[in-house]
Amino acid sequence: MSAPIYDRIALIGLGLIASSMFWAIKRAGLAGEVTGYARSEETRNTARRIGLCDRVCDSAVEAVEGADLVVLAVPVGAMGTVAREIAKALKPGATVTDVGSVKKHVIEVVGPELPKDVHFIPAHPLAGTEHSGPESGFAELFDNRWCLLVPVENCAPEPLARLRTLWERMGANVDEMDPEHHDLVLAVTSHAPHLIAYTMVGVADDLRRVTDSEVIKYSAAGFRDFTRIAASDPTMWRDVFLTNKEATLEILGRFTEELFALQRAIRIGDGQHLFDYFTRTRAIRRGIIEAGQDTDAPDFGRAKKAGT
Ligand SMILES: NC(=O)C1=CN([C@@H]2O[C@H](COP(=O)(O)OP(=O)(O)OC[C@H]3O[C@@H](n4cnc5c(N)ncnc54)[C@H](O)[C@@H]3O)[C@@H](O)[C@H]2O)C=CC1
Ligand SMILES: O=C(O)C(=O)Cc1ccc(O)cc1
Repeated sequence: MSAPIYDRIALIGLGLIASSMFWAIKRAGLAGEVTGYARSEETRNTARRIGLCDRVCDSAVEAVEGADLVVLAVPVGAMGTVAREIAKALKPGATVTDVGSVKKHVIEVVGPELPKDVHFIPAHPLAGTEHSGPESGFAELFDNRWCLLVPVENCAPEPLARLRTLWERMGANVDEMDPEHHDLVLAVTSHAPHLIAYTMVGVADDLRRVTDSEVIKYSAAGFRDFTRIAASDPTMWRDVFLTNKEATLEILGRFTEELFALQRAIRIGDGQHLFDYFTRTRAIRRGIIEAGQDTDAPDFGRAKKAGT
């Protein structure tokens, strides 16, 4: 147990990320009290039943009153509305952060809603699962994962350092990034891959009507990974694509060009093109493992111990 970092933390939206934050905060004793609010009464009742939050409130305003840190953990498309709802109840000097998967849009819609005497520090934990809701969280979600802090202009150093410490004590490695770069990097590493998985599973579903249950029965590992990703929350991902439009379209444009080139190589029998392409991509995977960046890989421990 370490000393609390904030006296009171308010979690707005009680889904996968907020519930994981709550359990991680409790694991390390990082707050005096954690209050919580979710829009749906059913979610609030579930939270009360499972002991998620020290106090579950029936309004966002009640949850944020007296809070030193307010975490917006709702779908990206709801961030602006929630910020407007809580703005007048925020304690002067409090920090407001979010965990949204897109940063430029959140900064544009949340920033203007907040009073000048609170510190707004956007953040994004690069950790999640395909599950959602108050019962899906667990304390270890952020262990050894990255959390990106995206400080806005003139961000005060003390609140920034305090938020960094919170994420570190919840188990994450912390880095800072500017919003534009964040949205492009995430379009490559997360948003476009999710769209591709959604598409692939959709294609297989169309095919299933022809081949009956063979697609499910003979699913190999690659396709199973796609189905896991494509089971992610529809509201959350709809909002990600609508709010990170520019970067996602840029990456999908490049993806389509490369896909066409590979399609052509297959049609004309250009094995060299395919072989060279797959050799290049294999090297990228090996680079990730050697850098000790893939905590899920079976050889992750080995790569870390070797200090590579
Ligand atoms: N699921 C994931 O793997 C990751 C999600 N994120 C981001 O974290 C945020 C939360 O995502 P999850 O926890 O996965 O979502 P979730 O779907 O598990 O939970 C969202 C919660 O927000 C509540 N909510 C929705 N609209 C609301 C409103 N207007 N006012 C109050 N509460 C409202 C819902 O009732 C629900 O309790 C999103 O912005 C998402 O982009 C970030 C990293 C990973
Ligand atoms: O479950 C997965 O594979 C993920 O990619 C989790 C994830 C989803 C959204 C984010 O903004 C960050 C991480």
